[in-house]
Amino acid sequence: MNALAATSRNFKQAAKLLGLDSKLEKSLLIPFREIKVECTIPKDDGTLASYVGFRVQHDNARGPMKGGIRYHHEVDPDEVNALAQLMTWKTAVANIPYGGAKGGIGCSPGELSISELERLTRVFTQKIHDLIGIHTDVPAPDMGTNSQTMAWILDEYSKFHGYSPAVVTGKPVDLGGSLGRDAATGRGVLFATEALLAEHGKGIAGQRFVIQGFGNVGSWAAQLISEAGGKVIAISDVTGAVKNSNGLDIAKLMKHSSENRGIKGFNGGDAIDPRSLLTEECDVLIPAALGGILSKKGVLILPDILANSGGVTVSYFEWVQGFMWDEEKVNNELKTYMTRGFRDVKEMCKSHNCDLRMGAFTLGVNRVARATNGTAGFVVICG
Ligand SMILES: NC(=O)C1=CN([C@@H]2O[C@H](COP(=O)(O)OP(=O)(O)OC[C@H]3O[C@@H](n4cnc5c(N)ncnc54)[C@H](O)[C@@H]3O)[C@@H](O)[C@H]2O)C=CC1
Ligand SMILES: O=C(O)CCC(=O)C(=O)O
Repeated sequence: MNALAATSRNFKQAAKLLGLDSKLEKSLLIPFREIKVECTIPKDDGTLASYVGFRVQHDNARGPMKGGIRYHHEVDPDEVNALAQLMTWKTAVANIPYGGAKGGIGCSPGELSISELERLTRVFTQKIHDLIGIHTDVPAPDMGTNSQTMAWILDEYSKFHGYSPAVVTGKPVDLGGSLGRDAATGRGVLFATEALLAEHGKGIAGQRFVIQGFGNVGSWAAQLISEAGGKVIAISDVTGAVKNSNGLDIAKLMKHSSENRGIKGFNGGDAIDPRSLLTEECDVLIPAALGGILSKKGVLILPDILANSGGVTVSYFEWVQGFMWDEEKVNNELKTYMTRGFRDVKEMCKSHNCDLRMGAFTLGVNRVARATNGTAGFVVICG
């Protein structure tokens, strides 16, 4: 089942549990706007290269649409649609006043130079600048993009609309970004996992973790989990996978990975087949690369729209902090939001007699449905 079909199936199941009116259900499923643009840039060698960029704006009943921009060779309209819809439920689960959107460009960022990436990002921004904005749609980093990408979008957007730092989040701190945003998704994963383990009378310390992906989310999660006493026994990235049953030295692995553009060749453990990573015996498996891999029965799943909501939550803090919060305040507030999100999901599980994934979907869908009912007929929110 592709990502959009799987996401829509979860939505429909939640709508059924909530007893949503069928017309409302239909309107919540259909995206607000789908954008597809052609982006042609000169490569460094003077030849032209064309890429396809997408932005799907799913829903704005609870606030401006919000979500990352992904650079990956597998980006396609169905995937971006699914991810945009998930952002709508995710911001509602986190209870921050945003809707949902997602964007992406089908490209291999590792094969482009910095100046090619800059040109591609600027052309993409030129194509979508009149459809995003502080009150409509606020992009952020996702897989294959980072704070530098956001700085280019901000700069390009500002040429058309005047200086607009709030048009993106996940910016460099020097340009008004928030302390702690880089680590926020990984830190949110830690807080959500702590909340789940506490339900079972356990803590992070002593648990065995396996992590797929060692980029922004995976590397921060690994670092924070190992600081909290967890044992990270295996990690993979696009270059390979490594295992050490006594626990990997994450600081050394990070140094190796940044010097070698990947974890391949790390000598602090045994190289294993990346395909076997997902079946390594462990207490907690954290998929921090691509989506759509977990459906096995009998495994307790902390749903992504809760577990990885730390990034967008700190994006919201970035957006609203009038003067810069110190990192401790950011992290403390994040813990409050993540713990509250977990508690709210558990309440939905109890009242609807469902698992955590459906608890998160019913929570998110219910909040968006209430906001939609509250505005329908009175206010038209334009994008
Ligand atoms: N960055 C953020 O704030 C947020 C990210 N996410 C999600 O978390 C996931 C990871 O995002 P980032 O860490 O930001 O991306 P990233 O681009 O920083 O890192 C991605 C990592 O995944 C690895 N990878 C790619 N394909 C792989 C494969 N087939 N097998 C194993 N590893 C593979 C890459 O080598 C890299 O280590 C994505 O699904 C993203 O949508 C979700 C919420 C927020
Ligand atoms: O920080 C944000 O606005 C969104 C991050 C994102 O794309 C996500 O949570 O999946």
